[in-house]
Amino acid sequence: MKVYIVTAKEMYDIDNYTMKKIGMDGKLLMENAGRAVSEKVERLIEKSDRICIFVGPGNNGGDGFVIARTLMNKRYDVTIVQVVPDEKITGDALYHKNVFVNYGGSILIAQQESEVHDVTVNSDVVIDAILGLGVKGDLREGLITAVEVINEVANRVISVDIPSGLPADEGMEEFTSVQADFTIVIEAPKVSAFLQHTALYYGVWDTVSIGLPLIAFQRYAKRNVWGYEQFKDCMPRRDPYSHKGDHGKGLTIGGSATMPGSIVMTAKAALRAGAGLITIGTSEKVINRIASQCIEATYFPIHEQNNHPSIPFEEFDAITIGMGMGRSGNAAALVAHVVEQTDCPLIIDADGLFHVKTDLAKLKVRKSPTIVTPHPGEMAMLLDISVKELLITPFYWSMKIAQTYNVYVVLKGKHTIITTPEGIQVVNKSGNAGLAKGGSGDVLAGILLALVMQQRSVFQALCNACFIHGKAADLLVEETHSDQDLMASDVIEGISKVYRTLS
Ligand SMILES: NC(=O)C1=CN([C@@H]2O[C@H](COP(=O)(O)OP(=O)(O)OC[C@H]3O[C@@H](n4cnc5c(N)ncnc54)[C@H](O)[C@@H]3O)[C@@H](O)[C@H]2O)[C@H](O)CC1
Ligand SMILES: [K+]
Repeated sequence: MKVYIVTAKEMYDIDNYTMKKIGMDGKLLMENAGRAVSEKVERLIEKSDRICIFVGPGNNGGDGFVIARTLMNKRYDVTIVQVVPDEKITGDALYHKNVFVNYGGSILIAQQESEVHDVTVNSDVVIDAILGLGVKGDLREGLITAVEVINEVANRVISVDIPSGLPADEGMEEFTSVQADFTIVIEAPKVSAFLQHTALYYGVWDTVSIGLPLIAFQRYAKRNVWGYEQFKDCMPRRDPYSHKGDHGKGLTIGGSATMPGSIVMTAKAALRAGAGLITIGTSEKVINRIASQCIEATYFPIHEQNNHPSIPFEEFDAITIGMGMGRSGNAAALVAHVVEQTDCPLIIDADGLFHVKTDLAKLKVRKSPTIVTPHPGEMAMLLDISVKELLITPFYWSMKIAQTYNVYVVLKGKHTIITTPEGIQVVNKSGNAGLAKGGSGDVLAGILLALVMQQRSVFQALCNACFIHGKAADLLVEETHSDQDLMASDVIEGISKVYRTLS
């Protein structure tokens, strides 16, 4: 199933559509939410656990009342702690509060620190339904006390939808949030589940369905997760009658006297990922040294002073440029030459990005797809912003580069974000910390090259390439390696493990 990623606004739009156009009542959605969350909670707790459910002023609190009633009805030991005065609970939440009370449930209205502290330390599990999508600005008194006490003394915390206080969207640097052990996300993960500075607040997360219609997600949600299902569905299978020419003839330009290895890894990864033929265009000084490391490739020597080499670009189906090529003036001129003279998909990585920075507008006029594959440091360099600024708002900045320069952007990281020039965004699901090592990006560039040559849709090729790269690392870490010892060259071998899952 497609997992959508939503902003707060998109989720409210989906909600409104469901209520107004489809005709499902808000109280019913809240009932569904509370029931679905309770079911998940039951799998995480023991029957003997003392449960305390913190509820706040909005509909997230309303979910809390439904959860309390559902669990109480199953003979769990449940206490509701309401952290706002009675008059703050209104609408659907008030309806479910009254139902809970009519069921015989009791409510502790606790706003003093000592009361909140006592009830929290005397519970085995805290269910956090203080705030959800609707959080705005700094937490007001009462709520902030509850959040701080929960973070200090709670044994286990399960948040409903979002850890309370955490913004759903990107762009917020300062906030006070519950630190959850587990978050039960309603319907679709929010953008903040994929940002470096906010993702950890969720702990482990899982989604529950509350009956919102797929058609509403298709209409309003703009992003989704790319996982095994998507990879399996659209990864092209090899035709038994195919020949090497059918799988693309790729050129990879890079490497230099001091960095000869990266281009080899790119070439090997491309061949392992299925490319038909790979030519390495590199410094004539290093060819003899590296040729024995990738005997399947052919080589095109580039004299280091010659930035207009007579490479027959028209013979290639796709090109990568940049890995290990260094930052000399000649390398810069070579990158500019390739950007201008080639008319096939071009993947620009590493030092290639450094060089295109001087004239990004050139990318805009290319007729064939251009793909930039920066890590956060390179992306910040392209944008003239700090890495911190980038990481707080990576979806926005990816979109900005993609649309301004008419390029595909692969922003690499724990949650790699792939953006098309038309503004479609996907987050790759695979990968682990073992990939945080030198050479990892070179391997990805090779897989990207191979897949761009084999899939009609550049977007799907990029998504599948990122998935394969991460999944290879995941399978290696599960089976034979750890995220400590994994090396980029291992990942090349791991590609086979990923492909074998398809057979
Ligand atoms: N389709 C769905 O996803 C459904 C979601 N449900 C749940 O409802 C919440 C969103 O509800 P909403 O009422 O819009 O927001 P909150 O619960 O977060 O509460 C807003 C509430 O809080 C006050 N507030 C906002 N910021 C602050 C602050 N800084 N300090 C203090 N108080 C603050 C604000 O004034 C409002 O009164 C969603 O997350 C789901 O859990 C539905 O139950 C079912 C459908
Ligand atoms: K919450």
